[in-house]
Amino acid sequence: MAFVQGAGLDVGQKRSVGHVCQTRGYGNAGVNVRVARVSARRCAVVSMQQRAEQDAAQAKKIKVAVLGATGSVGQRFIELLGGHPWFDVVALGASSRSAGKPYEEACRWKQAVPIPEETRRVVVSDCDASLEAFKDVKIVFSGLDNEVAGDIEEAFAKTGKAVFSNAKNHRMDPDVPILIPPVNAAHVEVLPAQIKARNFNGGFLVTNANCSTTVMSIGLKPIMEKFGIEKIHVTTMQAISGAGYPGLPSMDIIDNVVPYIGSEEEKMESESKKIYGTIGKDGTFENADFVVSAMCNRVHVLDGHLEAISLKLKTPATPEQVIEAIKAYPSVTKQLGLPSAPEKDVVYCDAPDRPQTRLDRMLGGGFTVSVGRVRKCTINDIRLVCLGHNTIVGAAGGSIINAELCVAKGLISRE
Ligand SMILES: NC(=O)C1=CN([C@@H]2O[C@H](COP(=O)(O)OP(=O)(O)OC[C@H]3O[C@@H](n4cnc5c(N)ncnc54)[C@H](OP(=O)(O)O)[C@@H]3O)[C@@H](O)[C@H]2O)C=CC1
Ligand SMILES: N[C@@H](CC(=O)OP(=O)(O)O)C(=O)O
Repeated sequence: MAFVQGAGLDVGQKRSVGHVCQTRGYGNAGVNVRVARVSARRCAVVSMQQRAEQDAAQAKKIKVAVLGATGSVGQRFIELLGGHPWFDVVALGASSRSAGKPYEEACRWKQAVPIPEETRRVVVSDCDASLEAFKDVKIVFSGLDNEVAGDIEEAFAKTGKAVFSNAKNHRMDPDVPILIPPVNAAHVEVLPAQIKARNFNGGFLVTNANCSTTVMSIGLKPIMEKFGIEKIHVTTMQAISGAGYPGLPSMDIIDNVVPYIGSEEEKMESESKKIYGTIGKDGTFENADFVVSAMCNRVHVLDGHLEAISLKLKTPATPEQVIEAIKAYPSVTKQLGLPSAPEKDVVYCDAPDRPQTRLDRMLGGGFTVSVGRVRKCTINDIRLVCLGHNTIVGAAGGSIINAELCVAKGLISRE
């Protein structure tokens, strides 16, 4: 795999290597030449050693593939997996329009950082699980269009791969978790039964939630845990990137708000109950008992879903108690030791006009959900605002954290 300059070194190591490699330019010229030669030899030895160590570290990484790699979510996967400490992207899949081309030619890269060097020239394959390109891969991240995701993801799982999907197709399967580690990390426990029942050669399927549902579920978790929730009224203001690339025509979304996103309201209302549900005696999910009413809107921001929420609690609480519960909530992903974990999974913003989409969506690298404006509600008990990044915590980043959890729990071997 590609040699990445400086990778695997801490700051102190980089400094000492720099020091050894320096040729000194002052004083006696002859001495300087000898010092320079000795330094150059030491420098070469050190860099060979480094290179060997880096190659060994790279070889130990788990080989992964990204399907739908050219799309909005797929590009986020490629960005977030660049330099990942556990995972090495070795294969990419997309439609036949992209297959056969090097990644940099196949995709119209829209991220704010360059394509990771090691991925630029990887040739995109068709999403055919039997292809040689996918042979050594243990983990498959899918950002596939839901028109095709269902069958393709299942075909990859059948060849023994751990598949982490962003599509809606398998979310409501009774033995497939909608996994959000800050909310329901225990739901990985259904996987051994799924592996056995589906006879997938050790492979399995894990899904993400719909992105608006993820933001709401993480944002409300501290409140659900402490007081219980009976009713949720949620109104979303969702980013354009949620509709994929190229998304809505500019003439439809500039200077506009579109009060309709197909099936989004239904997904928020059903998926959240499974996410907060429990695993029953038969190993499948039992829904949580609250009700949700969702109203979903597309607004003209690029990334980030903002949600205005009103809640009826099971145990009455003041706004101050709710704020205290959010602030006290631990960072579950950090406690689990997952490499992509942010400092906090959910934070409370004290400023009266926060969170705001443009200012707060990248908190925790896009993995943190922000909550603010907790106050009394005149109809229910409490109202508040939640914000999260739809293609990071709500999609690609969420899948990567899910895969990290499965590795940490021993469901994917590192050998
Ligand atoms: N955007 C978001 O915020 C979120 C999206 N999701 C879900 O994630 C998935 C991806 O969404 P998004 O990235 O926005 O979508 P895009 O439309 O941007 O990307 C779709 C990807 O699927 C590939 N694809 C399309 N048709 C085929 C085919 N017949 N065979 C193989 N590959 C194909 C495309 O490849 P090619 O370029 O070659 O056409 C592209 O890589 C969807 O299921 C979506 O519902 C979930 C949560 C949030
Ligand atoms: N519908 C979401 C993104 C999405 O694709 O959701 P799902 O994966 O549930 O279809 C949005 O527009 O912001």
